Amino acid sequence: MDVDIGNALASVASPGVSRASLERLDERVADAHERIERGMTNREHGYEALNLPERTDPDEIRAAVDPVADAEALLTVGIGGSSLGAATIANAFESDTETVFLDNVDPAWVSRKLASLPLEETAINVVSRSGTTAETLANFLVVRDAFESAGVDWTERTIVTTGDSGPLRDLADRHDLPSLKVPDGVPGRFSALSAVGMVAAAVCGHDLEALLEGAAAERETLAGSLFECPAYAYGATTYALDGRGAGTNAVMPYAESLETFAEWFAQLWAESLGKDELGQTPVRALGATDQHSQLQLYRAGPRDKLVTFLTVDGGPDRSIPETDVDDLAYLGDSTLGELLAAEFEATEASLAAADRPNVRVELEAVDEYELGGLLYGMEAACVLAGELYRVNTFEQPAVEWAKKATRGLLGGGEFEEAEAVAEKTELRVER
Ligand SMILES: O=P(O)(O)OC[C@H]1O[C@](O)(CO)[C@@H](O)[C@@H]1O
Repeated sequence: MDVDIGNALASVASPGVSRASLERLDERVADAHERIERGMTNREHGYEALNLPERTDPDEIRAAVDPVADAEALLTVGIGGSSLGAATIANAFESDTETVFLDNVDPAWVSRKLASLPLEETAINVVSRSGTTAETLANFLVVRDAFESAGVDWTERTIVTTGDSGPLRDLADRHDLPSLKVPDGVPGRFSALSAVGMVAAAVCGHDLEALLEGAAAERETLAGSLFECPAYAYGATTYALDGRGAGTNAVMPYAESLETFAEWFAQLWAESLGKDELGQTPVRALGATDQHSQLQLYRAGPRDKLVTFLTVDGGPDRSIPETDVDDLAYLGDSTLGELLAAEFEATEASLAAADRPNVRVELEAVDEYELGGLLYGMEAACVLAGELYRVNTFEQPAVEWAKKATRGLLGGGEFEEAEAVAEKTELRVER
């Protein structure tokens, strides 16, 4: 990925960061890079994620999915990093295989999704590092029951991706299911470039080697200066802007195929950096759609946000037919791709004209190589930002309270968190 931070400079944006400030910050980036390199060398928890281009084995993934390689559909049962990476990759590319990501427990939605699938031609990939995540286990039990009710042997169509131990590992062992291991030292939100994120790509026939080659190439750009490394330029700039008031980061890809990437980025950024009352709030946006939804706020609302544009240079195009409607005749001379590109440039310029900070992340195309580089680059940017914030980038203790409360509410044990639920302060206004 290439990054252009020009529209975030203090000379054109408020809040903005001056070139001199970036040069001072670059001294901390150099120290952070040394820490990151050391963490990678020693395969430390979290930093190990940045070794995945060399650690992930595409042949192992393809071997595990071989029994269901001809599936018409793949149902991935997981949540958070155990679903979003795989969904980002699968949703970026066309495939003859239908992919469904069951990452919520909304009963109407789950039932609708299951009813839409040809279960006898559907493979299941149940994914959970811990093997104990309530949503994933509940959905798997529902899916398994649906297969059994349809007379389909789920054990012939299920791949398990999990840790070394836990209920899912036991299930795989008990039924001799093909299984893949969630790599040690890699938090879920950093696992897209491992078996966690690549089973769906393998079943869909996407180029796993190209994903990893793009990631490996991005790995080679990591350097001791933000002015030499796109990932660090992005991580340092977002950190500096947050410190100057841009507490929100709206990620706005100008490509429908990267809409899920914005969801993946949201977990990566929020769960890694949202600690010790620090962190920047990610907002999912989409170009050109959100020009007609959120742009008003970005351009004329509080000076509390950065917009991260993602642009794609190449790709298929489609002509806009001629029209005799005078006001629209200009459209008939162009293509949808030209319109999308013009809308991006116009929106980027409209924010700059209102001195609102924005950054451009550029991809040459939406292909496996470029997406691998983007995923790796944003992971590295996040790790750098975590070093600059001085937070524990790779843990997420704040999510445990609600898990305990949920378990207590369902009779899964005695948890004081569940008791707190009953103590809610109410001020009801009823229809
Ligand atoms: O892979 P698991 O253990 O099911 O966890 C799923 C997700 O839940 C979290 O642990 C947060 O609860 C995320 O960090 C993770 O990606």
